[in-house]
Amino acid sequence: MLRIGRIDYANVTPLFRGLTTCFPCEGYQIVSGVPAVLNSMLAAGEIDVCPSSSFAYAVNAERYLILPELSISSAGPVASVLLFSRVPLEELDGRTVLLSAESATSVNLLKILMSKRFGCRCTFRVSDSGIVAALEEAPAMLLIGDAALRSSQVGPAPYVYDLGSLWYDWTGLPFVFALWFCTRTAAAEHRQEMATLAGQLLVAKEYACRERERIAAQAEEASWMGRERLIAYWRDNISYNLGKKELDGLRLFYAYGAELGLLSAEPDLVLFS
Ligand SMILES: C=C(O[C@@H]1C=C(C(=O)O)C=C[C@H]1O)C(=O)O
Repeated sequence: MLRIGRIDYANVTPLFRGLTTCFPCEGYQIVSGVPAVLNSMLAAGEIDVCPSSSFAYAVNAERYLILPELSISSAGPVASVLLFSRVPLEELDGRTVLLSAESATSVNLLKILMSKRFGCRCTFRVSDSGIVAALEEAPAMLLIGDAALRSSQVGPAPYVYDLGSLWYDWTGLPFVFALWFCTRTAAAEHRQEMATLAGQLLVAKEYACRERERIAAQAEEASWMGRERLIAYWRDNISYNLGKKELDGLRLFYAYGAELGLLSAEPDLVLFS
């Protein structure tokens, strides 16, 4: 049985709805968690495959394979990776910025942007605080996923920066927040099942784009986000594609990560096939 991680956020809901609607999934064990937890479970071999932090792929690339044509990315605003700040971004130089404990990619994207794009030297600290308490402790905090979506509805800070937009405006490239990747061990032991899943996910991706309204009508997230806003988020912000431009953006992220010493080296992008 394949053990599949599922990010606990609205960003993957259409894809998983596509998977479970289009295919019998009794042969799959689906385990939910935030990206940081899924990253650790995959590294420990406790799950076989999941959509998770593109940064986590790079840290242990020799142990993983990327499922083709899949990602969680954005070409412009992503809406769910947000820096909430009490002051304009340029004024964060020399200050402390709090970081979501759920992320691996976005925290490193923020470090790259602050250093290379804005020339700000910040102290970064991971925090579990809610956004209101966090902004009493520090001038800014990065949130991802549903916490970012929910906080943006409350409007806790005068300045809100979308990291997908900051990256796109700077580089002209999409940003790949998450990849689907599996352990090489699972790919070897369950080759046929993994190939079947990889194919099913491409069908699920088509379904996810075609049936957004139907999926939103049944989605729990509509209760707090509103159905129209949820549909707009899936349509206008989140992309599941991994084409040439996304791969160029991913390679550039890894190059900056290596340059700043956030990664020991730029990883090879090795696909499951
Ligand atoms: C677009 C998003 O990308 C996410 C960001 C991740 C990270 O920062 O490590 C990991 C998975 C994605 O869920 C989001 O959280 O909404």
